[in-house]
Amino acid sequence: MGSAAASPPPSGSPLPSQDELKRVAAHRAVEFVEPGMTLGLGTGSTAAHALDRIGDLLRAGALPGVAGVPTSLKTELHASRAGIPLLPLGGAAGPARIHLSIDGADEVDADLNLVKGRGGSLLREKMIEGAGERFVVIVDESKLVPRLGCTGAIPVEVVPFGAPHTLGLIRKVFDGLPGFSARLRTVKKDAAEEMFVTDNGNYIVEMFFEDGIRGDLRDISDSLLRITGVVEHGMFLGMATTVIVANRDGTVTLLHKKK
Ligand SMILES: O=C[C@H](O)[C@H](O)[C@H](O)COP(=O)(O)O
Repeated sequence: MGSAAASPPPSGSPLPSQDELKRVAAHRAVEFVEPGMTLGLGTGSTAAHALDRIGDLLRAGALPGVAGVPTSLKTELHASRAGIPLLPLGGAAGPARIHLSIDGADEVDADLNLVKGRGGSLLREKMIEGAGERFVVIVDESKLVPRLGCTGAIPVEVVPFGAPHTLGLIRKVFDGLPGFSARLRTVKKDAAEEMFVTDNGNYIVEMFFEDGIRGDLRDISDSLLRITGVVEHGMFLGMATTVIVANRDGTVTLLHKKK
């Protein structure tokens, strides 16, 4: 990957909070937005800063003709409150092109492969970001990892019908991989545990790899997608064109996909 770093803030200034870093990365990404563009609108706490910034610029008249395709119901609500005109993906009302998508990530490796979807939005994100011409990822430094799966689960969206059976198939396929385990994601509601349900009405299987994935990511992706009952997974391989990293020292680094 290629990279470019901005200069640090004056010495003596206090270190920015993680949320401030997310905002810095998001605002830098919005600098790529031009009038008339259709955007893929990401989901999560980092992407939320981009939505607010785009909304502010639209209201100020600085981004005429900009519209967005939201990657989740949450983003749809946030973006419409921010005044961003929304479009569906495809169909007569959908845009002819998605020029640029901006979204956060849970992990980014040295080849700009990502883990996304720990918030549960991976399917719509992958559909929209995969359909776009450029995909700019916005993260704070804590998201950079030596191997995918180092800091948490690889989420896998599965159909609810027979979900325990699909979980069993996933376990069978990956049992040989070092430190592997898997479970269905649940959420606490009142005193009870319930299945986590995505915007698409599906469940999530969480795959864990102690110390991250040491196998071939493409092979793992192909094996997962061959399992009947699996809809999509949260490894976004080779999709990011640029990753904007807000560093703890206040600098910003741009990492570009190798041509
Ligand atoms: O499902 C959630 C999305 O993939 C998010 O983009 C990802 O989880 C990163 O979220 P955040 O910016 O809140 O860390």
